[in-house]
Parts: sequence; structure tokens; C-alpha cells
Amino acid sequence: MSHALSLRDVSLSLSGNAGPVDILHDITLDVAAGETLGLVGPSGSGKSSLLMLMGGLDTATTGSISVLSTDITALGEDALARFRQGNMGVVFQSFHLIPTMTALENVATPLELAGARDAFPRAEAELERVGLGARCDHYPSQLSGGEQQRVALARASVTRPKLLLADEPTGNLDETTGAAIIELLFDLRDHHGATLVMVTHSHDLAARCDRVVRLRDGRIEA
Ligand SMILES: Nc1ncnc2c1ncn2[C@@H]1O[C@H](COP(=O)(O)OP(=O)(O)OP(=O)(O)O)[C@@H](O)[C@H]1O
Repeated sequence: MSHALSLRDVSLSLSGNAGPVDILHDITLDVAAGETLGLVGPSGSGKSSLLMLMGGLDTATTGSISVLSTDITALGEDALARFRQGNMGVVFQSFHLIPTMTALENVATPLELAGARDAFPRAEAELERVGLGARCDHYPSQLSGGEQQRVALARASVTRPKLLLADEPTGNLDETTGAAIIELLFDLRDHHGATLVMVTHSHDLAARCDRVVRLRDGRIEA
């Protein structure tokens, strides 16, 4: 079976003020292509840290991580950036929108980087999909938290990535908007074959996933 993601004996230690902190231990996990996986667990159990490693946005202390059969732990910074650009979308908890760009420009950026000529109309259509067609010209500071989150989702999904990693994609949203975003995420799976890995505290979202993995104290719970 082809795996979208393969983690082998992954651990993460960070150096804190009081010495090294062990964040993740012996994580071995495969995610099949087209699978939707929910990552759940108590606050501080390591969910966001694991998502960052899967996206190549942080470096594992030990172990290996393959994404779409490419060992990302072996890639240099430039190759990793190119690989991520071509294959992955990531939605962070803190959005990481570019403050000097409008919503439309933020969403168009990954398309422009990929050389798309129709970046702006496609970005506009994507903002309409997340219910923000009327906010294209707003800067992030002129948007609510939930709106910024939807812009971040539009930016991550506009290139139709094979792997979408999302940290609490419904975290700041009311029930109706959250439900619409869940539909949008699963639409990426259904119509574009995307693999989805989502950190969530939402029972509704976890219930929709093919599989749920629970973390506790940096380990996968049996
Ligand atoms: N830069 C850092 N230095 C030291 N410790 C860190 C650092 N970043 C995170 N941690 C610690 O790593 C642990 C895991 O954090 P992480 O954000 O991955 O948890 P989480 O499960 O996503 O939590 P939440 O549900 O609250 O978002 C926490 O105990 C956190 O305090």
C-alpha cells in the first residue's frame, strides 16, 4: 500500500531553560494515501509538535519521516521548501498570514510561486469557497480570528496539495462555520484525493476521520 506519510521511531527533544525537554517519544505511524487522520490528546501531549515534524517545519531529534515516499529528514532546506510547495498545505494554529498582503494576495502567493498565470482568479474562487468572497481586499489585521483562519485554510488548499496538515482547523469557528470548513476539508479528500492529518479537539471532526490517533505525554496511546 502506498503511504502518504511514514514515521519511524521519531523523537523530539528541545532544549528548555532547565535543560532538554523530551516532547515526542518513539512515534511510529503510517498514514495511507487518501486517508483522513485525526490527532487528538490532552493539551501539551505533543500534537502540534508532531504536525510540525510531519510538515518538515521542525527537525526530529531521531528517526525518519517520509512524505509521499520522500525522506524529508534527508532533504536540505531549499529542497525541503520546494518539496513542501509542490506537495503539502499546512494550516497552523497561529495562521502565519503575511500582514502586509491582502487576503487575496496571501491566497494567491503559493499559486504565483508555482508559476500559475491565473493565480488571482483562482485565489478569489478559493476565498469564496471559504465564505470570504467579500473580504478579498482586507488585510489580516482587518479580519476576525475565524476569518484569518479561513484565509489560512484557503491558502493551504488552493494548490490542491496531496497532503494537508491542519492544526485545529475548526478551533476558532462557530458551529455553522466549523461545519462548512469540515465539508471543505473532506471535499479535498473526495475530489482531489488529498490525505488529511488534522489536530483537533472537536468530536465532530474526529468522528468524520477514517482513524483517530491519541497522544499522551508525547507517545501514541495503544
Ligand atoms: N520551544 C519549546 N521549548 C520547550 N518546550 C516546548 C517548546 N514548544 C513546545 N514545548 C512543549 O512541548 C509539549 C508539547 O506541545 P504541543 O504544542 O505539541 O502540544 P499540543 O498537544 O499541541 O497542545 P495543545 O492542545 O495545547 O495545542 C508541551 O509540554 C510544550 O510545553
